[in-house]
Amino acid sequence: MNILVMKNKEEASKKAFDLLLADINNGAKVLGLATGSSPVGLYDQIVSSSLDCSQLISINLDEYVGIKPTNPQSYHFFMQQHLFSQKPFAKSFIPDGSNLDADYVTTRYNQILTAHPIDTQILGIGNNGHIGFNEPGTPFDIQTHKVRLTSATIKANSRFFTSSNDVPHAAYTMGIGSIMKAKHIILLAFGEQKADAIAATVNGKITTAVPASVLQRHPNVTILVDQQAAQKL
Ligand SMILES: N[C@@H]1[C@@H](O)[C@H](O)[C@@H](COP(=O)(O)O)O[C@@H]1O
Repeated sequence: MNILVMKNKEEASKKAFDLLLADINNGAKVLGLATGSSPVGLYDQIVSSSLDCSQLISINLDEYVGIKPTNPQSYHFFMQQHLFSQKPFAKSFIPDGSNLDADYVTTRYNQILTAHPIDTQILGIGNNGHIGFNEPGTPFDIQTHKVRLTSATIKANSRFFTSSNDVPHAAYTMGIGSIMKAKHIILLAFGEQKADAIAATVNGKITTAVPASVLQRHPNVTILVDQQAAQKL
């Protein structure tokens, strides 16, 4: 694991952009993308750059179940707003949260991942160490699946909704096994509320209780944190 403690979120986002650009210049074509507040600075960097995304493919980590792509809280809407409306990709995949047929959605997404192996995966991390929506206890080898969100995650994500009652209770997510297949993983974490999860990810034992700890087994991971998220390292 390559841990880079940056001065602040902006510096970390610039560094993430440089690393991503280096991967693209080295032939990366398929980007695994994340939602949440952590990658927003990176998407801003992409939008304000001259990078042409029209030959790239993007595959998002996850989506809430039971909300339409037009819902402003959906990850479809988020990606459109922060990146795709300004930098269209050749193809962009996000799990179809409006389809309640979990077998169909997850099987289809696994086929997409097999057809387009991810070169560089962008990740955030939940306060409880989740990656994508792989909550504590999720087996490390799982592929795309439907999850029930923990009350901690519903509470954490309620900041994007009018109230926690509006947060969906389930999501489709790429599995930990799918994430681990990416050639390079760039994880972004900012703020002191991420300090415990980052310490457990980097220095803790590898355990399903902290899903991100599995990244210790990956040969090419870059973790970009600000001083606050790094304070327990
Ligand atoms: N499914 C997403 C994760 O992919 C993300 O990493 C996490 C952290 O979000 P934030 O970056 O806003 O702290 O939130 C959600 O649960």
